[in-house]
Amino acid sequence: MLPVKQAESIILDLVKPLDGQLDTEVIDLSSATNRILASSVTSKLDFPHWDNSAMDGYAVRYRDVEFCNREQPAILEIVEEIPAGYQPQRVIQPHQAARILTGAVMPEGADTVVMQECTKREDHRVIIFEPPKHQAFVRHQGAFYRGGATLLHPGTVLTAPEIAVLAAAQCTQLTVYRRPKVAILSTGDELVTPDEPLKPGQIVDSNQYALAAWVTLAGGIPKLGGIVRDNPEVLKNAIAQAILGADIVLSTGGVSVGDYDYVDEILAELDAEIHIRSVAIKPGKPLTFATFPPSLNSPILNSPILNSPLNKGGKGGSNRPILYFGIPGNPVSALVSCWRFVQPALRKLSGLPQDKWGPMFVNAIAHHDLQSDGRRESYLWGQLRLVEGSYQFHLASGSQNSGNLINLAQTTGLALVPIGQTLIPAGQSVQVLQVGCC
Ligand SMILES: Nc1nc2c(c(=O)[nH]1)N[C@H]1C(S)=C(S)[C@@H](COP(=O)(O)OP(=O)(O)OC[C@H]3O[C@@H](n4cnc5c(N)ncnc54)[C@H](O)[C@@H]3O)O[C@H]1N2
Ligand code: MOO
Ligand SMILES: [Mg+2]
Repeated sequence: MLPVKQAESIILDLVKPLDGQLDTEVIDLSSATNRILASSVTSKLDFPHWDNSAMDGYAVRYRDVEFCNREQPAILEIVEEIPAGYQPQRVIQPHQAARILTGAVMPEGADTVVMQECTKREDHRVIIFEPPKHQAFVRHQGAFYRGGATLLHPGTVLTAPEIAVLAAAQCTQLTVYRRPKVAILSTGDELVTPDEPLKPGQIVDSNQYALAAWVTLAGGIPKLGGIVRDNPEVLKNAIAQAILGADIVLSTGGVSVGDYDYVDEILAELDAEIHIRSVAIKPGKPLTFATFPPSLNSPILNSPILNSPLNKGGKGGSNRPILYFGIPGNPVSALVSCWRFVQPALRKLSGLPQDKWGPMFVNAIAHHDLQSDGRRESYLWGQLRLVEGSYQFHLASGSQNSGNLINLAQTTGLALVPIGQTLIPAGQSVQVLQVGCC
């Protein structure tokens, strides 16, 4: 069994990120939420676009007001009113002022704004009783951003603030990484779909739906391969088909030591290179990780058993190894394997910078005693809660059994009990893997 950290490094080292030229698409800003920028974005615009007022008040020449006071106020003639969106027509001459509203363009000749609270208006005159700071409340053109500079860098995830910046900068067409394609297979003779009646001995294939949801939330495109029966030939074809056009293949079940656990041998028959067969993790021990050569030169993808577009002179595949995760069937093991191993791989593949790959651990205080048998690095599931500014980890109620899907609901953290440790007492600090929000 490989140590968890070593398994993680083996996997990440074999992930070749999407190509910033080939694996991109140009999309409209309106559909860019949660996408990842593949190239830098610049704008021709300066921010602010022009000198403008930060306050409702009067635009003045500093030298007309710099020595005013209660006894000798400055009295200026108001020559123009400038609301936001209006282009000033007058140049401010000595002893003149313009009424100006927040966001409005500063008139030529003026260099300072006096807030209206510090003035008294009398018809077309304004009386100023205390000197403002020089250039007070003026937002100068280009002070926030100079046109032509890099606005956003590749690898940036486009969430609300980034979308705001792009809209303001009139960047409406964006080059983003395409979303990774993740094929999902559930293996097992015992499986039925959620809408089929259960016969004795059967269970519902929950993994397919769980992994599809997880892939979607993680920014990938799930490609559902359905249920594959525990039959070597059937499984071989299903895996060969799943690889077509996929960046990652996730199969669940059939990777342990049972008589019908065929995944590893089928992968070997398909010339996959198997890098990991089991990991010292609980749950999730029998994880298999393999790679197929880039589809351009993969024997399986160019073999006659597949009506692969590749061997009909179809559009060339990628020049990147296809990642295969043979995930344990136990439903908790399946998701823990995704959260702990597949997620960093998918995030690296997606074009994110290294500090975003994860896994993301936080320090928390154990709210309950956390127990394990100490033989494998154990991940106990439960809720990560922010209490008065620090994290607490609350163990899910019910049994920490990798077949117990029921108390996995609402999991937001996996508490790590290291190998060799059998107890982290309540009140002690514990490393918690953040999950639930991809
Ligand atoms: N003698 C041993 N037996 C087992 C070992 C071992 O080391 N020695 N490993 C155990 C561990 S740990 C795990 S994890 C499981 C994983 O086994 P498989 O990956 O081969 O999974 P299956 O046998 O196919 O199924 C296990 C379990 O999960 C249920 N399952 C399977 N697929 C789904 C699905 N799509 N949705 C919901 N539930 C699913 C299946 O019914 C089984 O109950 O092996 C242990 N055994
Ligand atoms: O690896 Mo396990 O412990 O049943 O998931
Ligand atoms: Mg099995």
